[in-house]
Amino acid sequence: MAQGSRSDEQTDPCTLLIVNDQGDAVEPRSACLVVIRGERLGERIEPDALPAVIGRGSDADFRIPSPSVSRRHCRVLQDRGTWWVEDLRSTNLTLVNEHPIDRRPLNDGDRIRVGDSELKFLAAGSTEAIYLAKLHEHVIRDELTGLHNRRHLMAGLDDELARRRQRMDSPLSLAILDVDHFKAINDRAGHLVGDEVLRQLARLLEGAVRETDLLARIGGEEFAVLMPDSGLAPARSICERLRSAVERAEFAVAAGSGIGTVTVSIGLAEWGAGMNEASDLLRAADAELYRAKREGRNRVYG
Ligand SMILES: Nc1nc2c(ncn2[C@@H]2O[C@H](COP(=O)(O)OP(=O)(O)OP(=O)(O)O)[C@@H](O)[C@H]2O)c(=O)[nH]1
Repeated sequence: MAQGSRSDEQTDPCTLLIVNDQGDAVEPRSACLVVIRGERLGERIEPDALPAVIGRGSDADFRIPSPSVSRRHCRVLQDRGTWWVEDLRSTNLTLVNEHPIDRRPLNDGDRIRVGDSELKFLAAGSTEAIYLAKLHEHVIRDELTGLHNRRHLMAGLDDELARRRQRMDSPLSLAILDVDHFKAINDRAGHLVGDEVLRQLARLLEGAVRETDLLARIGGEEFAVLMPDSGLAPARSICERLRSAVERAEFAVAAGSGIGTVTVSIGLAEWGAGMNEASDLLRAADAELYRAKREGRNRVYG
């Protein structure tokens, strides 16, 4: 091919590719809506989620849990390549660039106001979309391990619970893992070695959970795994596999650190009767973790 000519397969050499700490591309490949104000700041609605009803109700596809937002506030859809927004008779109206609308096509930079939240429409490859994607990665990641953080876990849990309120038949389990006697590791080997243990533990857990599970570091030496579509029995075998993998792992830390065998205690709970909100599930898993600690550590309870 002559120099300077292009084929359809060639990518634009000027395309800016942004990657996160794990090397995954976070560049949005197509147009999207990004929350720029209010609840769920930084989150986005992508074309594969369309059509999407935005609202406060549990049957909304993109939930904004604010009293200023109607249960089914507006809908975003795509029609022959164009994005549209239409109001669904919301109490506080849907505004685009501060003007109330019934139905309207979206152009790059348009701002949709839904109650006290605001979403911005960004065309494919816009510099702002790339910048916001990178920023959002920072907001949902734990700096030390690169895993998702507590904030992202809670958002994921809220989404899962919203889905379950519509179809109650699908199980959901949550495990909380806590490193045993981690203070002793820090005291004996130093804080930097402690940090390295947490990083290596994160990689180990990452390799051991399923792709559909949501793994997060939710505290100092505390991790969580959200397991959609898993009841207690399958979740328990996954946790047992994690516990045993940690116990058998050799952590590569400075010679002479003397950290010995690292173990984790795991508390597990399934979403069920008597639970109304995310904190109920967390509390149940935490109670099982406490029991696992009290009864000897390096075990799975729940
Ligand atoms: N190196 C390191 N240490 C941390 C980090 N976050 C919390 N810690 C330490 O983790 C330790 C947790 O100690 P404890 O809560 O007493 O629990 P533990 O020693 O693990 O004992 P059990 O949980 O009862 O088995 C504390 O010493 C914290 O300072 C971190 O990011 N890096």
